[in-house]
Amino acid sequence: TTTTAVIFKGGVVLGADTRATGGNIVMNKNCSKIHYLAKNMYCLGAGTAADTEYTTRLMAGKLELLAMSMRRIVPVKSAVRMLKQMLFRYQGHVSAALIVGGVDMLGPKIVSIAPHGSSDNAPYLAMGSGSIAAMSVLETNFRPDMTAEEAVKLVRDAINAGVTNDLFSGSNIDICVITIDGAQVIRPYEQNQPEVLKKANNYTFPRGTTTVLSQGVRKVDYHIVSTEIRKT
Ligand SMILES: C#CCCCC(=O)N[C@@H](Cc1ccccc1)C(=O)N[C@@H](CC(C)C)B(O)O
Repeated sequence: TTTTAVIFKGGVVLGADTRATGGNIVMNKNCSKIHYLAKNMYCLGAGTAADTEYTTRLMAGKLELLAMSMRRIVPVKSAVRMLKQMLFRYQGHVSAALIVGGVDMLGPKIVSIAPHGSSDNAPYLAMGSGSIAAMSVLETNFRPDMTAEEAVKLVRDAINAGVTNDLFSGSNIDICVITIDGAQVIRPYEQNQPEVLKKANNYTFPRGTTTVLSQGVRKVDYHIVSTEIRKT
């Protein structure tokens, strides 16, 4: 996996490839590694697919309850603290390497969280097996206060470096742009993997293809046991 995130003038841009592997086999050519956490917050996941999916979905539920009880937009740092404390508790056995990105009352923010629970704040981040290739692009080309377009191009180039050089990264590039006005997930942003045809052939057969030997209506009587509403 190659995942990257950058901060730009008005928000954050997240990016990921779409390859899932099992050994040397591509298990999924178009999986989604950008997970919803809240309206203002998304999370990139690398590592074990089951762990990143479960962890982010669990966190999204907790954040929704927190937002309701606080009647506030949940700050990115709250989600980061909850995630890292859970991962630390599991001592790295939950193999989720995450980058949380979003915009809150304190401004745009991206934080990487390693499976053991350590976290890093920075204006640009990369995680996953392709992160070395991606980071080479970020280190070379990152500038503070980029426009959204420039940030998207930089993230795209960084993910493309992983797709090109890391065999555990590949297929499409998905992008997510988050500003104070909201979040936009672009999937795919760049397609290297054609869509899988949903139905290769047409399986609707004309009426009469199968001979009808007999037909009838079977009467079933349901006994009404009790109509009283049980007092609990
Ligand atoms: C579909 C399917 C099965 C996915 C298996 C599965 O988690 N693959 C992992 C690699 C791995 C990890 C631990 C044990 C074995 C295989 C994988 O592809 N991780 C990518 C990210 C996830 C979210 C897709 B990336 O980090 O390379």
